[in-house]
Amino acid sequence: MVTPISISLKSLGLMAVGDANPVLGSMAVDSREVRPGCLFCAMPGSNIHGATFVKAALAKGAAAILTDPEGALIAAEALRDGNAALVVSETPRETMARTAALFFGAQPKTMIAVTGTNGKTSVSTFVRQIWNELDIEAVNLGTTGVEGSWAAPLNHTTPEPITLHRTLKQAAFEGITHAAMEASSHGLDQRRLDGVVLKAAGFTNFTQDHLDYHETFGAYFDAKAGLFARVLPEDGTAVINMDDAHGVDMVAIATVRGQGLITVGRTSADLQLVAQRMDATGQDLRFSYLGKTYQTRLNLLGAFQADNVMLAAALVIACGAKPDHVFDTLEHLTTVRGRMQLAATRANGAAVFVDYAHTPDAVSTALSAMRPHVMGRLVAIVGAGGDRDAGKRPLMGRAAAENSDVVFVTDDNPRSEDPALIRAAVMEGCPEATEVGDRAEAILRAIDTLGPGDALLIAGKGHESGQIVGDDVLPFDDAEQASVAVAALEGRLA
Ligand SMILES: CC(=O)N[C@H]1[C@@H](OP(=O)(O)OP(=O)(O)OC[C@H]2O[C@@H](n3ccc(=O)[nH]c3=O)[C@H](O)[C@@H]2O)O[C@H](CO)[C@@H](O)[C@@H]1O[C@H](C)C(=O)N[C@@H](C)C(=O)N[C@H](CCC(=O)O)C(=O)O
Ligand SMILES: Nc1ncnc2c1ncn2[C@@H]1O[C@H](COP(=O)(O)OP(=O)(O)OP(=O)(O)O)[C@@H](O)[C@H]1O
Ligand SMILES: N[C@H](CCC[C@H](N)C(=O)O)C(=O)O
Repeated sequence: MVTPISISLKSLGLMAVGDANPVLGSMAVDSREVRPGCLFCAMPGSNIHGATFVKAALAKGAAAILTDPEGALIAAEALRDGNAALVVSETPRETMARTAALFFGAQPKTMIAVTGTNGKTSVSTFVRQIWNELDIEAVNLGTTGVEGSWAAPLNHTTPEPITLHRTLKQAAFEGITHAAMEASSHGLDQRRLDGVVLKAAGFTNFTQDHLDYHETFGAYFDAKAGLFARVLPEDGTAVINMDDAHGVDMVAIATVRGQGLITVGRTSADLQLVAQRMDATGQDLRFSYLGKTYQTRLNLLGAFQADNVMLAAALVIACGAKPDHVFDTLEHLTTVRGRMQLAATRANGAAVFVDYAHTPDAVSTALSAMRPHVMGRLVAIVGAGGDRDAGKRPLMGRAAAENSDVVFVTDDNPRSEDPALIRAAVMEGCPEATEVGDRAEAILRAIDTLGPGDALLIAGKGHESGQIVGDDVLPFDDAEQASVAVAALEGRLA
């Protein structure tokens, strides 16, 4: 077991009002998790200020409060009555992140992070798989939890700093020397990564998502750019996909910061994908690295996965591995759970794929990756999440209509919203689609339409194991539902 922590406020570089210096044994950003001797981080929130909960935190034995000037005012009365230390920071989330890094005090010694609208999970998983192939104890951390040489669940793509550094410390304790993490735009905006020490950082692409949170494309881009502008140190290496129009902007930031740089892309890049030949079970690639040409076979479906693999290979090289050794591992990479995953096949040969496409660009990318392999009709199931960027809904419907022959619109995590209204917004982009609210029924009906040579893409939920309706998470797994539907239709179920 990791040894319990006991550290004074001043040893963490924090100065309290009145010079108090309590000894701390834990940190929490949620008052409900406070224990005696805890540093409660009372952060400004999108719904309410965390300082509202200082009284509750003190009742549970918080020894110190970290907040911003507004929080100090909100908590003034509660603090007057207690004897906890108060630390006030103008940049409370950054201070919390740096404090969490010092408090937990250990991370795998080699770490990379990946940002971009689509491909973060895929790239970080491939980085981890390459490291594992090189006999390195490694994990990837993100939307699918902690995976690899050690496993643990996570609730966020980029966890808040206390959970993040507790996890990194535990990983280091488990003997993990290398970690590849996802840097979500929320995570970057909320400074969740600010205490992490990175050797390299990667950029995949930039398209529409999360405008509910960031409001403008400019703010969304600035959040992502923060990985290079702020988190990656000067002696780190930026690994940039130049096929995306925003690649040049990331290169400009890396250049100003004096970071190392590896460019990746299909035209004129350090690591360049020169040729790609797809078939039913994978793809053959020819690529060059600094003038030398290589060839490999990927047992992965989806043309876009080659771009993700190139970025992953460059990230591993940026961390010091020999390029030839890295390229030798690529033929062993395996499908990332829920990303272009073959979930079921009908007796007539029609294939059913599950994919985590939940942005307009990802829906187009995933469907167009399938198109060359489909002799018959390409069928798509699409839906959009509730409490998420409403502007992307009709665009996702349109992307499905433009890149497939038949579209079913269904529910995907309605959360607090009315599912019928979400479906109506998606239908605006694909008015010819068939609307089936119940996702299991949509899957069954779509699979029922598949003839020989047809294929179905079930987009949106990928690896997810639940459908979020209101505050409930109902068990739901697209791949499992696809198998059940095929079995039912083929008469294999009673
Ligand atoms: C929109 C968003 O990112 N919100 C995050 C933010 O919470 P918030 O500002 O909304 O919090 P709030 O509800 O206003 O409460 C204010 C503060 O009071 C605290 N509190 C609240 C209640 C209580 O009883 N006691 C208490 O102390 C809360 O912990 C919070 O710190 O700060 C919290 C603590 O750090 C996060 O848990 C929370 O993530 C929420 C749960 C969330 O769903 N975030 C999603 C959108 C997210 O981050 N997604 C990205 C992935 C995106 C992608 O690429 O697809 C991710 O990295 O996972
Ligand atoms: N390089 C890429 N370019 C375009 N689309 C991609 C790319 N890589 C993956 N996608 C699409 O995006 C979907 C999600 O992929 P992945 O989970 O790797 O991205 P992500 O950025 O981690 O997403 P999130 O953080 O929201 O979980 C895939 O299922 C696929 O449809
Ligand atoms: N990390 C993404 C995942 C979305 C997946 C999709 N199934 C949805 O619920 O919209 C988000 O929270 O926006």
